[in-house]
Order: sequence, then structure tokens, then C-alpha cells
Amino acid sequence: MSAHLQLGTAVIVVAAGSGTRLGAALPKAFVDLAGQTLLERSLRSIMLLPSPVQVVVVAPADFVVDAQAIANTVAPGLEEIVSVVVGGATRHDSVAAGLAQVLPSVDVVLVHDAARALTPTTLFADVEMAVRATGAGIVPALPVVDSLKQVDVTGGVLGIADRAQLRAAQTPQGFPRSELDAAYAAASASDFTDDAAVFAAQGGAVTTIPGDDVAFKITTAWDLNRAHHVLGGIPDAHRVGTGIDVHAFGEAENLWLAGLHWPGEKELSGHSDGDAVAHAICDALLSAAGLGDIGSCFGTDDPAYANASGEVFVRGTVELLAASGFEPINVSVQIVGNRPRFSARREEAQAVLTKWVGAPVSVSATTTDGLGFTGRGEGVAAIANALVRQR
Ligand SMILES: Nc1ccn([C@@H]2O[C@H](COP(=O)(O)OP(=O)(O)OP(=O)(O)O)[C@@H](O)[C@H]2O)c(=O)n1
Ligand SMILES: C[C@](O)(CO)[C@H](O)COP(=O)(O)O
Repeated sequence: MSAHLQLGTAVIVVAAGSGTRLGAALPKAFVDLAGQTLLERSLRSIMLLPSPVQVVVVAPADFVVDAQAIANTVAPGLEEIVSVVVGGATRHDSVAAGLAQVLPSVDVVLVHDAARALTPTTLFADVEMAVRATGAGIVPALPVVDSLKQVDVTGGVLGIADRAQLRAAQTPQGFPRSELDAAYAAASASDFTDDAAVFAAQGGAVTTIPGDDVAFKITTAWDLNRAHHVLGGIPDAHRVGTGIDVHAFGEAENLWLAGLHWPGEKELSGHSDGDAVAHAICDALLSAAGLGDIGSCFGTDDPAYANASGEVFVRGTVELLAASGFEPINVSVQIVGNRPRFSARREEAQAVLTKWVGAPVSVSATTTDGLGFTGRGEGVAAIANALVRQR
């Protein structure tokens, strides 16, 4: 992993357990839950954080290749940010293996069970924010709803515990990095069932924040069944995105705009074919899916995209979305400019763009009453809004 990456937060996703209590043929993190493995679902939630984080996946030795393939699907082209390492015999050993991969720039570490596959992005964000605000170890936790009994080996009740003072700990658990490193270096592997206990044993302060019901750990077959039911009850997540693109007119009469060729009209200059409408659509879709923008996904300086058509970018964008579990619902674009006169070819443009996106694209156009660079006829702007659904 390159030392030049300056990420401040890392998430270690422990996925190296065998899943004995689940009893599946595969290690638990690689078991399917409605079309995605538990690991994939955990990673997708993390990748939707608004600021990039380092992700270290800790996998069983025999499943490193599988874990890497899942990471590549969820975070294409981000090998430097999402890495996979081999875990240990216990969860404690696996966390330690993950910690050893954390970048020097990282000052906050979250540790997460891949088995908590439905954990929402907001819980990761809440934990990270609470660590930064307090400097303490942070554990998301839920009140205990059952009465609690202390029992002997035969099941005889020895006593009770006051549930009002107890909480059920979830993950991700977050910590200042240097103190977590020190705590793991000092701890004995067999003593602790979670990272907060390791941290507290070395004197670190630990605070709880509210957990989330859907962040439950998939431990048994019953839990997996419950996760299926929960997913069935969660409506598809919808997200919106905006994209804006501007290109100046060049000299040659070779305009491509909104997927159409415009004979007799001046071209829009750019590294590609300058189709501002297609590029704004890409940015809106990528932004809606939290996948960056056209520059970060396609490399506008990449010779592979020199003179590339709008179709290449739009279809490529839709493929990136699909790989991340998103599909477009609709896109609306407005062209701002004096030329070309758009209305006569609106239907034609909408049909082409709708085919590329695979969902309805509507296009409108306006002038700016002679104001600004578009009013002076120097170029064209396009503004797009996209709605996408997360499957
Ligand atoms: N040696 C281990 C053991 C556990 N884990 C991870 O720690 C998380 C919580 O552990 P648990 O639910 O107990 O998973 P398993 O150990 O796989 O389950 P079991 O105890 O039923 O075998 C899981 O994401 C699991 O993959 C790990 O990375 N390495
Ligand atoms: C870390 C944890 O998920 C917090 O509740 C839990 O302690 C893991 O325990 P397990 O015995 O490995 O399931």
C-alpha cells in the first residue's frame, strides 16, 4: 500500500471466522444473503461513507482470492485503499493482522464484523465522528430487553443482573489508532471478546453510543433467516445526484451534443468529443451512487478516452453503477446555451440517451437572455439530475 495516501480513518473488516454456529458449507462472510455475500454487504455500506477511508478486509487463508474479488467488485480500481490480509485463529488475532496493515496517516480505526452485514453507513459515520469528538473508544450498543440470569453449569439460577445497567455491544467499534495499537500489543488474545474490552484493559476510556437494530450479528441460521426478512422489508434505497459540465466552442463544424451529431454547428472542444450533456449525465449518476465523478472514474487525461464519444462514458458509467448495485431510475438534463437550437431534435436526443442510460432521460434547453458565456455564444453548459436505486 502506498505511503502517499493520506487517509485519516481505517475500517478493519474481520471476515476470517469459520461460522461454526451458522453451519454453512462456506466461511460465514462468504455466505450469500439475497444475492450478495455478507462481506460484500458490509463493504458496500462502508464505501458509501462521504469521505474515503482505508478498508482492510481480514479473510481466511483459503478465501483471500474470493475476498479480493469481492473488494474489486465493490471498490473497482481502489486496490490501494481496499486491501485483503489473512486472518488468524481467533477474532483477536484477525484484528491484530488487520491493524498491522493500517496506513501511517490513519489516526482513527474502526473494527467491524463482516457478520454484521446489514449495518447502515450512518452507524460507521456516527462511530467515527464520536471517536474524533471525544478521543474515547466508542461502542454502538443496544439496551438489553430480556431479564438476565446468572446460572451454574446445570442451568440452576445463581443470581440476576440489573439489565438497566447493561448494553449489548455491536460493531463497528472505533478508537484512536495509537491507543488501539498499544492495547493490542499488550493484550493476551484469549481474554477478550471485543475490541472495546482490549482497549479498556489498557486503561482506555470507552463510551457507548446508540446502536442500530439492523446491525445485529448473523451468528446462527435463524439470524440469517432474520436478515432475509429484514432485507425484504427494507425498501430499495433511492439516491439523487447532480452533474454539471461546460465546454467551449471550437472552430470545426463537428458538434456532438446530447448523443447527436449536429451538421453545420461548431464543435465543443475537449479531450473527448465534448458532449457536455453526456458528461453531465455521467457526473449526476456517479454522484448519486457515491462513486466519484467522470474525471476520477475515467481519467480525463487517459489517452484511452481521447476523442471518446458520450456513449462510451455514459454506458461505462451505467456499468460502474451496476457493479456497485445501483441502477438509474431517471435522469433530467437542461442545456444552457444559444446554439444549437434544440427543440426540434429533443425527441431524438431523449431516445438516444434513454437507450444508453437504460432509464428515461428527459432533456430541456434554455438561453440566458444574452448573459454570461453561454449568452455570448462562447460555449454550452449542461446540468443533470439523476435518481438511482440501490438494489
Ligand atoms: N478467527 C476469526 C474469528 C472470527 N472472525 C470474525 O469476527 C466476526 C465475529 O465473529 P463470529 O460471529 O463469532 O464469527 P465466527 O467466528 O465465524 O463464528 P463461529 O463462532 O460461529 O464459528 C466475524 O465477522 C468473523 O468472520 C475473524 O475474522 N477471525
Ligand atoms: C465483537 C462482537 O461482535 C461485539 O458484540 C462480539 O463480541 C463478537 O463475539 P463472537 O464470540 O466472536 O461472536
